[in-house]
Amino acid sequence: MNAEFWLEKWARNEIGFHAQHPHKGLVEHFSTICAQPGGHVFVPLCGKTLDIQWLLNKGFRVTGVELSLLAVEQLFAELGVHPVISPVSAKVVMFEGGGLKVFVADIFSVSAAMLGSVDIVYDRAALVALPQDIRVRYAKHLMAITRCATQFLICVEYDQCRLSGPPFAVMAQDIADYYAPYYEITSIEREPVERGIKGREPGYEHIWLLCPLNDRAEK
Ligand SMILES: C[S@@+](CC[C@H](N)C(=O)[O-])C[C@H]1O[C@@H](n2cnc3c(N)ncnc32)[C@H](O)[C@@H]1O
Repeated sequence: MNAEFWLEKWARNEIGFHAQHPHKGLVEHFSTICAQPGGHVFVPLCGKTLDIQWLLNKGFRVTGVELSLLAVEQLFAELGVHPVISPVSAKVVMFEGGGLKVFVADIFSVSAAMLGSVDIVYDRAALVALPQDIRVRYAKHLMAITRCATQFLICVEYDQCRLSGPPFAVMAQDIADYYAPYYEITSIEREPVERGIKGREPGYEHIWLLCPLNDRAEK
């Protein structure tokens, strides 16, 4: 999945991953687990998810990263916020307004210094959007730029042999491979996906909480 793949998806409005309501797991569990009003939530690969609006309404500060300029323009328009737009580096432009910052960039061009201190990562449809080889790199980069912040992670599980991603199946063992040396990993909820993955293949949505094992440090 290269950048072109995603930019074309947005250009053609083929955004089946975009939900019309905030994620049920976010609404049910996030405030209990992450009860830190005013805390800073990082949403990698954010698209224009309504989860951001929900987080802002709950009083969190939110920073997202998204490749597609179109997605970010739509996100701010749908929030009714006129962003201030400023270049951050040769490869990163920042949209800012209404308690929300979004870097229009490849996540691998975003640094810890750009993000500042992060309290919690909300990863829905980000890790699972990436193929296996990039996932390993993404997991390491995410830990580095958030200094191993706690993660609220939503993955999908299904038989990868029967369907190609995205979304890719990310199983419990994969999460252990990426994160177990650095986090205590707790399963919060695992539920069958209504109508199946891509409307065809039976699968589960699995919500995980990742709490850093040691003092947070760059990986
Ligand atoms: C499956 S969508 C999920 C969007 C959002 N998290 C949601 O729940 O609706 C993945 C998003 O990640 C963006 N994306 C893919 N690769 C990226 C990268 N390397 N850096 C930043 N954004 C990326 C895509 O443009 C797309 O909007």
